[in-house]
Amino acid sequence: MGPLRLGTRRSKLAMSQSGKVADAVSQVTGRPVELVEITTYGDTTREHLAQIGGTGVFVTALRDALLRGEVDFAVHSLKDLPTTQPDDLVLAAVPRREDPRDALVARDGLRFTDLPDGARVGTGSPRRMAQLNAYARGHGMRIETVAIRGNVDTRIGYVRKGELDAVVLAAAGLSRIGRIDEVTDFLPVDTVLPAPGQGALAIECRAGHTARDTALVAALAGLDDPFTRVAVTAERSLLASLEAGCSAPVGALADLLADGQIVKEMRLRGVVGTTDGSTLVQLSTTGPVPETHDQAMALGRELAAEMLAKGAAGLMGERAH
Ligand SMILES: NCc1[nH]cc(CCC(=O)O)c1CC(=O)O
Repeated sequence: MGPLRLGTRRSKLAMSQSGKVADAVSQVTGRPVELVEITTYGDTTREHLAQIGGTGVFVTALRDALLRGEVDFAVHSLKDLPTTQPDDLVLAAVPRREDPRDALVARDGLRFTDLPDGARVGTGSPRRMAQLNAYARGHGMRIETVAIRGNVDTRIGYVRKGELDAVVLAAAGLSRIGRIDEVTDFLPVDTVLPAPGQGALAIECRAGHTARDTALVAALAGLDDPFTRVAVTAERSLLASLEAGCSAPVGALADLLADGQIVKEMRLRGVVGTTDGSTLVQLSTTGPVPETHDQAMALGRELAAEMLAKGAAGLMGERAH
């Protein structure tokens, strides 16, 4: 048997997370892993992600390579993964999630609440814009959110060149490419709820039509973190039930409420809002930790129904398809 082939995007972030997963997969399978670089539409288009709909732009080419048998598995940032799962593919593992928070990289070491009047804050994400603007409105701050995109180097470059006062990025992404030291403020999730699945990875492979595929799915299960899996399942169920894509202004986070060492319950929080921050629908539900996929899905659906009853649908504007 030759090496396992891991399909990956070429970006620094993708190469770094694929490299780490490759090492872990080598360990659990005892086989060498070879990286196969694949270019996706999201890597080549210059359009804003909110305009192209977001859903799947980084993922489709990797999935096609899997289905054609050119690679054996792929690693995705879970938050980039559409909520619909193709029949012939399976999420074989969701490893333990890293820090799910968004982080600020600002000039002069500034924290978010210390940004000066009129500060220009770059982000391409309607979810971040909605929540940053809502916080500013509620706290007598005046900021201007500026739509940007590009890879992490490009985004931080806007601050280093003095074009923006700050940019907001996922802490996990900065950590994976070795730039976590440049963060000047970790945004509390009470201020900015992260994207569903943020900070988590997904390892996807063919759904086991051959003995080799089945063996790989079974081996990769060793890298799955059951709590992360349940949490992101609830978060993504909320997103799907709101009929929103990854470019919609939807935040969601599931976490455990513990009493000392004893895990008591799981809390799921969700938010949706207008990008100007004038309206936010933010709700939370707490219940027993889901024990099955279906229970986690139900939790997300229930919270989505409550958010829709409070007018969430009207806040999402253009729906991603
Ligand atoms: N949309 C791009 C993207 N997809 C995953 C991450 C970061 C890593 C993660 O959230 O797991 C990023 C960059 C960012 O949002 O700053």
